Amino acid sequence: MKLLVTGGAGYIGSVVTALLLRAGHTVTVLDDLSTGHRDAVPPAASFVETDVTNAADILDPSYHAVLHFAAKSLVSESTRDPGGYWRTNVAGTLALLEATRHHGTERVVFSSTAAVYGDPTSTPIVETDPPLPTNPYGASKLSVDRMLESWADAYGIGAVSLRYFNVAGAHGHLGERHDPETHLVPNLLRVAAGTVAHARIHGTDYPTRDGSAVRDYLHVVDLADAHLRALERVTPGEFRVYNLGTGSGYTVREMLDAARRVTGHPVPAVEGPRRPGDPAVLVAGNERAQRELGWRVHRTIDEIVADAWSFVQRQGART
Ligand SMILES: NC(=O)c1ccc[n+]([C@@H]2O[C@H](COP(=O)([O-])OP(=O)(O)OC[C@H]3O[C@@H](n4cnc5c(N)ncnc54)[C@H](O)[C@@H]3O)[C@@H](O)[C@H]2O)c1
Ligand SMILES: O=c1ccn([C@@H]2O[C@H](COP(=O)(O)OP(=O)(O)O[C@H]3O[C@H](CO)[C@@H](O)[C@H](O)[C@H]3O)[C@@H](O)[C@H]2O)c(=O)[nH]1
Repeated sequence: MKLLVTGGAGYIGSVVTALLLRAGHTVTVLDDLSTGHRDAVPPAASFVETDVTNAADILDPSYHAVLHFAAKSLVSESTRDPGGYWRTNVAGTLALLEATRHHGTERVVFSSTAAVYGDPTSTPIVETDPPLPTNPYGASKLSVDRMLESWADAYGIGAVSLRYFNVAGAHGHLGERHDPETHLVPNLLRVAAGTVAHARIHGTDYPTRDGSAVRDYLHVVDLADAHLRALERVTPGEFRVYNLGTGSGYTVREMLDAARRVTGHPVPAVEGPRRPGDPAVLVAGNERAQRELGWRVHRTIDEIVADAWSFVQRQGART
């Protein structure tokens, strides 16, 4: 297929682009490089540096599908400065969808998030649970789900919304390079690499087995595989939602142990207060993705941390 990948210079979009190319697809990456990196775009992909609102200038009727990763995605930033979230995530997606309609692109695969569910009332979270986002980031992503549903109903596009839980790990030289970095796994590995003195545990009084928050960590390559499957599954006129997570949760302290085990470094950590807006437990029910996409999780927590660690070491060797 001929594909447009928005946000393909970012962490997840670059890995998916690499796997799409390997599967024989033709890929154009659209990215404004606001948080992405030009050197993360695989050389076999075409690259256009522009804002997602300019997608109509890039798309043409020869494209079969769009994979839409471009977004702002930090929960705490979204509470402090929501404007950019509504602008990029909602107005940007609206412009993209208008471009797909104009050029007759029939298929869209969208990066959604567990943040649409807010504070879950039961665990694991399934797709039929009510989405009640508690921050502008989650609300903006839920708005896009609603937009896609109406586009499928009224204009006949096929759309799949993939609600990712916590994505981590790396694919060779493609990994997380955010600044600032807020995600747990890369922050733990910065300590192991000696860049930062100690890790921080945000909250030790959650109602969990050791008091720290539980998340469902998914290897970025397992996540990418779901995108290739979604691309095959997406059907014009239909909107489908899938949770993407492993179904197992790990506490922050358990992730610290994994980082120590994998790197052999003591990874000292200090305890601090909860990060505002963080739910206690987010774990995915993934049966729908297994059943309808034939998707399976293959990689363990230690493989996630080991691949992220190899990436950090490669980065260190480059500087
Ligand atoms: N990382 C996670 O754990 C996680 C979890 C749930 C959902 N997501 C979603 O997955 C997607 C990718 O996340 P990521 O972690 O790779 O983030 P990222 O910041 O590494 O990638 C986002 C990419 O989009 C580009 N971009 C941002 N605004 C743009 C705009 N206006 N026009 C064009 N390009 C723009 C950035 O330059 C960047 O390359 C996002 O939609 C995010 O909301 C990520
Ligand atoms: O240095 C750190 C960083 C994080 N945490 C904690 O570790 C957990 C995971 O945090 P982080 O890696 O920042 O991910 P989340 O805040 O859970 O958010 C990610 O996962 C969500 C889905 O679960 C997505 O919606 C978001 O886009 C994505 O950033 C949380 O309990 C944090 O409080 C720490 O204790 N110390």
